[in-house]
Amino acid sequence: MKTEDSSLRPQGRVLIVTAVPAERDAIASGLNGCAQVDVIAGGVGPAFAAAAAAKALSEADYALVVSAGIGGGFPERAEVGSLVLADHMIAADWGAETLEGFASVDELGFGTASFSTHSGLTASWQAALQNAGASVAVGPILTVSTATGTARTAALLAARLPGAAAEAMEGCGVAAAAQLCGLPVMEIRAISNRVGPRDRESWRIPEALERLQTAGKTLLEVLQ
Ligand SMILES: O=C(O)c1cccc(C(=O)CC[C@H]2O[C@@H](n3cnc4c(=O)[nH]cnc43)[C@H](O)[C@@H]2O)c1
Repeated sequence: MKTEDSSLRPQGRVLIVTAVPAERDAIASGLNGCAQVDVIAGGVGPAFAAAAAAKALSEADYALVVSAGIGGGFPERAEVGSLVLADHMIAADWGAETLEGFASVDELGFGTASFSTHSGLTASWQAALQNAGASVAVGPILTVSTATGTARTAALLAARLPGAAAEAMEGCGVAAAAQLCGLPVMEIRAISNRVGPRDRESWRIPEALERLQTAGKTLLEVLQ
């Protein structure tokens, strides 16, 4: 596997994988037609995200892979309307329940449920977002196959994975595809809702999509 480089190769292409077309279009509008970046909507959940990323990576040469979209923010860590960049992407439900509690695939010896992100580019992107006036945190982003819908599950996740900033449903699928291709990975989430009791009516999707547009605009600055 390639080791992390603190900067992108000048000609390196970037693949961004979102779940749905609305997220793809928001990021793409910020990127303003930048030929260095391809944005695809791969579907909802880690399986479709991994399959879509693997297909795209088999069709062209890329230097970096990014999982992007809206997400839930953990209270006190990421407020609705803010952005979160991942320092780690953690598959919160890849493992087994045991009588003593949850055991991750790492603990079971079946691989890994935690992926490190490109630290240099994450720091540069955070700085560019802050310069653009966005509120942005850096921390672990969880990938779940079932979106959290109760305060109990939110509390269990926060206790098991201290510092978790956000959750979404695709990141680790994209990270697995990137890892198999030896490529660095990143994740960014625009927070549309709190992780906790499900209240779909309260999700601030248009605001989150606006933040994703800012994410696209500032990525352009980072790449140039
Ligand atoms: O209805 C719309 O207009 C619309 C526009 C953009 C995105 C959506 C989605 O529903 C995307 C589903 C996507 O959202 C992520 N997500 C958001 N909040 C959470 C959460 O609290 N827990 C887990 N995932 C969340 C997730 O990655 C889904 O793929 C609708």
